[in-house]
Amino acid sequence: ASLNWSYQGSNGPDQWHKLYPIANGKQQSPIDIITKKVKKDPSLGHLQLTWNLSTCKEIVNVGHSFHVIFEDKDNRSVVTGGPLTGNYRLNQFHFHWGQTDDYGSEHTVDGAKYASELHLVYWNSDKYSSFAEALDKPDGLAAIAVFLTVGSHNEHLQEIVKVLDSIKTKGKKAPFTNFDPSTLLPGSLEYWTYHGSLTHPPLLESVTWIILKEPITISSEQLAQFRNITLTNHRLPQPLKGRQVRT
Ligand SMILES: CN(C)c1nnc([C@H](N)S(N)(=O)=O)s1
Ligand SMILES: [Zn+2]
Repeated sequence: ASLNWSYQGSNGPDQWHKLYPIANGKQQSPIDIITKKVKKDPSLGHLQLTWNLSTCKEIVNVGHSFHVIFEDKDNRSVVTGGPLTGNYRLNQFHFHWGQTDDYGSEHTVDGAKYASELHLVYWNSDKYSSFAEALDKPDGLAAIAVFLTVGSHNEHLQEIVKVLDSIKTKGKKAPFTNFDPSTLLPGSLEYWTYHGSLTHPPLLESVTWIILKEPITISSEQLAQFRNITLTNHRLPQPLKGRQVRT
């Protein structure tokens, strides 16, 4: 079935509320992070990330983006610590970008837009038995966001860019094994965290967002390759509605 929503035209983000009323909810994502309003919370610990390269399986063109899919039948690639209680298992990662290099991230920082944003999507495997079960629970999902700033060629990202030509049409998938997602993380795991939602339909308010402060780089040429999948796929920042961002 064709998607009933898109990022441009008559089914674009401003229309999503018609089919998904939660689009106007109280805990929507992304948001603009106003750094002077962020609250230091000493009870927040460090992020603890574990990776097992055997969990990386394939890369899929989902129409509005591409997803790198992980086998999540056990706790081999997980995140714990930080704002989280218990273990969250890696399900997939993907990116968001815009039509030009001037914008494309979903979260912004003091109004500043990055060129792109990586999302690693995890689910609470201590409490739920599958991603699908966790999808609509307030403590169901966690997402680590990494900003991408335009600069030098990123050799690790090139591993992904070079297979995009083999999944040019929606629904196409290609094997993508032994990739190490930790190569896409910056040197520092310092983060901001808040409670929000999936950033496209079904827009469920089930995500503990963990946004790394330090960006990684992507070259303009690599970003242009993302646009061969789709021109743009980022939602604009949503009202904070009284939420507190912590660090
Ligand atoms: C159901 N899944 C896997 C997702 N639903 N929305 C997703 C968005 N891309 S995000 N940005 O992770 O909320 S990912
Ligand atoms: Zn995303």
